[in-house]
Amino acid sequence: MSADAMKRAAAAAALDFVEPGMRLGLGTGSTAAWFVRLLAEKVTAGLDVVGVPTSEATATLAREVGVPLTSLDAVAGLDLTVDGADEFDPDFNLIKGGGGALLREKIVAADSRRMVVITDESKAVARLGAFPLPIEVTSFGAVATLRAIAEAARRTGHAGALTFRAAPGGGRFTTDQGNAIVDASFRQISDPQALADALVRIPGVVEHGLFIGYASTVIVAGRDGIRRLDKPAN
Ligand SMILES: O=C(CO)[C@H](O)[C@H](O)COP(=O)(O)O
Repeated sequence: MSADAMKRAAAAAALDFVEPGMRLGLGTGSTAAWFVRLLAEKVTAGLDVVGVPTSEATATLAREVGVPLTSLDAVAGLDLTVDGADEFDPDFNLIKGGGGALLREKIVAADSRRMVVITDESKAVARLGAFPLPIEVTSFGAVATLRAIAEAARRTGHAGALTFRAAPGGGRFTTDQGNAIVDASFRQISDPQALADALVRIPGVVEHGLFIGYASTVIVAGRDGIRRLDKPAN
């Protein structure tokens, strides 16, 4: 199975969680895009659902393929969010934000009763950090914020190169909210919770890509088929 076929297979498996009348969070990225396309086929066949997109890119795709959209403010919470991830660990912690949509993704996931993550086997890690951690920062004072991130990382036992993400056309990448992204190459995140707690205390940090306690199910597509991992109830 090609990498793209695995993404499609994971997205197709997530359709099993969708029920008529649901309000859905629609993730961002190439795997989540497959979910939006496959969901559109169900909508065309009569499924009644409404989606809240986590990025302008996902909103554009959903409109193109015919998935009805609403906003988070127009509904009283979401039933289910289906989104991709850059990494997941055995405790269902995630790194997200490779596509730069981490802020809206986290807001939407936080307002959902359930988050199903669609991935392939390349995203499974014993410990988070091989994928650079995206940290969304305000443009104002971005360099000072980067220094504060380095200090917070040091205090919590993490170190590595911190770089502003570049836009494809040059200059700094900006998110849908007009913020910058710092990509933090920590390689090994030994204490995700301590790092997350330290990052949110920095004034210029808008949000970080550590998703701790959000995912309840991870669907993993591999060359041998689909595996579904369910987080044990507390
Ligand atoms: O967090 C994300 C976007 O901000 C994506 O879910 C993550 O980057 C995975 O993307 P893909 O499915 O293309 O590998």
